[in-house]
Amino acid sequence: MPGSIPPSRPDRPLRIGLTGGIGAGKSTVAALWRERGLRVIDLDAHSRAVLDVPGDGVEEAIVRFGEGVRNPAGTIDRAAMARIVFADAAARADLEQIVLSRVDRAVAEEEAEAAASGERVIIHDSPLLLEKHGESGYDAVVAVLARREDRIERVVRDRGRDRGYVESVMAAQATDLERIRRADRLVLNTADRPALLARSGRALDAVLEEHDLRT
Ligand SMILES: CC(C)(COP(=O)(O)OP(=O)(O)OC[C@H]1O[C@@H](n2cnc3c(N)ncnc32)[C@H](O)[C@@H]1O)[C@@H](O)C(=O)NCCC(=O)NCCS
Ligand SMILES: Nc1ncnc2c1ncn2[C@@H]1O[C@H](COP(=O)(O)OP(=O)(O)OP(=O)(O)O)[C@@H](O)[C@H]1O
Repeated sequence: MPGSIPPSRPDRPLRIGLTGGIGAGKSTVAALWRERGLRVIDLDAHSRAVLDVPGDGVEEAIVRFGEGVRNPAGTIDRAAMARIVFADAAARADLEQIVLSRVDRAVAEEEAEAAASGERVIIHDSPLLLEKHGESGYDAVVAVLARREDRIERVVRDRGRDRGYVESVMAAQATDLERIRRADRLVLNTADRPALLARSGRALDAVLEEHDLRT
């Protein structure tokens, strides 16, 4: 089933979910935690690999969405696809059906490899953790929150996308109230990068301490 993450068990490494809406700072926190030596699995990277590399995922998407979403390299034109799926929930569900089952398989493989190599803590950097996977598969969920206007401004500035694109993605994601309600810890990315480093470090320490682990 797309979007299913196996339950966390005592014989597995501690599984921490890191989530947040578009432009909130989740990937920045993931990079900081990786620098601390933790294994981070990037679900967005696995998702991109499905549509950016020629293969059966690309072909299935073309069958559903038509040749208009194929780019000259033979893979998927992400901007064209974004215009379709962030304006139409049924189309988005169809794309998720194609992409997320493959993402889940790749994540399970990466996690099994990490566990076999002795990792005691594994982070899932997962934008749709609350929307698709649910918090039950995690020992702890950490959500990164930032001001809506900062998020829009940063994505427009750093990724060359327009405000309409960012707002259409936001409308497809959980609200911050929902994140606050469901996450175990919050990281407020409401100041500069050094503050984000300190706050995300404290959140991680707290989760590890709660589970009797140190890095
Ligand atoms: C529609 C696509 C091609 C647009 O690509 P684009 O380069 O514009 O966006 P990118 O993938 O970098 O994501 C941008 C933002 O949108 C968010 N996002 C992506 N897919 C979704 C979705 N189905 N619902 C809500 N938000 C989404 C991401 O988390 C991120 O915050 C791409 O997002 C995609 O393939 N989405 C479907 C797969 C998916 O759900 N991936 C995310 C979870 S693993
Ligand atoms: N505190 C901050 N001050 C200034 N810029 C920041 C700060 N935090 C993050 N950024 C920048 O904002 C942009 C969005 O951050 P990031 O890529 O970490 O978000 P994200 O939550 O992973 O978003 P997405 O889900 O869309 O991938 C990046 O260009 C990042 O460098």
